[in-house]
Amino acid sequence: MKNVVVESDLLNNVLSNISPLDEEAMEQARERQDSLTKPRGSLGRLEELSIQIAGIKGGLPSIENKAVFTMAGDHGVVEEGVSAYPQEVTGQMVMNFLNGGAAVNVLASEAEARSVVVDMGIKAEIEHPELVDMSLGPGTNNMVKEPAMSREKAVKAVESGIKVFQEIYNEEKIDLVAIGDMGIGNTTPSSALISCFTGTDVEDVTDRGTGVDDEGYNKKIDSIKQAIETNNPNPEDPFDVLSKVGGYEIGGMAGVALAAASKNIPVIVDGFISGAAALLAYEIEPEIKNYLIASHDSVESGHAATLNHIGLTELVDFNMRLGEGTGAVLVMPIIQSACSVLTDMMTFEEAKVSDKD
Ligand SMILES: O=C(O)c1ccc[n+]([C@@H]2O[C@H](COP(=O)([O-])O)[C@@H](O)[C@H]2O)c1
Ligand SMILES: Cc1cc2nc[nH]c2cc1C
Repeated sequence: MKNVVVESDLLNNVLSNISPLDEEAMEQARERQDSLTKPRGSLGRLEELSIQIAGIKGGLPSIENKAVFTMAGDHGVVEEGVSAYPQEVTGQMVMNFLNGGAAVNVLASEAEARSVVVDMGIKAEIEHPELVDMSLGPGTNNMVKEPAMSREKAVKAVESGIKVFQEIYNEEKIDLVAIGDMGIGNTTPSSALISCFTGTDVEDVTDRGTGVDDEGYNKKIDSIKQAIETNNPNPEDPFDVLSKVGGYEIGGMAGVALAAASKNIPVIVDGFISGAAALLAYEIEPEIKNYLIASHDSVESGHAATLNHIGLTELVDFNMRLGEGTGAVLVMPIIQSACSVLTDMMTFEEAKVSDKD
């Protein structure tokens, strides 16, 4: 762990349970892959994934229950004109998730994954029996003028993600987790976080989000630079960065990821915003890297800085930039296939196929 002072027993307990991968299980999986009826290495990334997941789970992996956690929050910085869409879309899309009408619902249904929708701090008040209410307030503060949230709330955001995960996990064991986001304006704090943690110039990690025009794009760059200058986040202190230039749903997703890793569950990262959350989790506890699977290469150009910094390579590049967890649930069947190949294929000996000398 880095030199992070964490003011939370819940979080410290989770962090202490994120262990290195099981090397013996990985070696067994590697040996088994090499004994299966195919030229060695011919299933490429599928083989690597199966070995990683064997290491996470400590044995031959089987994946049955899957869940996508879509964490939503609003952002004070939208008043600077940094998004192409109005703020009320956050709450409206959350209702859409709850009513089953959004892209993430359709893709989660294809993947047979449970969809968990969490209010981490939406501006609108939403009532729905399926909505998990972890609201930390009606959106963050405008980070251009003041810290996005207090340090206390930053810790609470991550704790809330942990609590949501643990509650769902206690209801029904989960084998594979995806993190996704919803929040108009949230590419702005994501770029700020990524710039701080990776040391990359703001321009190089800032793109068009939902599709801002040139004027909005320039405002976005200025706002991020100003927010970093005004608040002076300390990159060595992940909670300082989250509190000054982050978002509630970003902290929440980091909490889900850390809690899942502590239960030996692989975590699929979606796009740019969930990437920023994965980066935050990595800054809190670098060991989480081995539990992460990058689903796709978001169109948002700064995503590459996140993946490079953590050391992840995406599985697919589908020109997507939606969020919600869509890219992550899309690759669930690929991950499941990787595990099935390892467990269900026959060996050369069993199938009576001649191996090379
Ligand atoms: O996941 C991505 O790569 C991604 C890239 C661009 C935009 N989004 C989604 O669009 C919203 C944020 O965009 P913006 O322009 O309002 O900052 C938010 O709801 C995200 O889920 C998502
Ligand atoms: C309609 C819409 C749906 C979204 N899903 C995730 N971010 C989004 C942003 C908008 C604008």
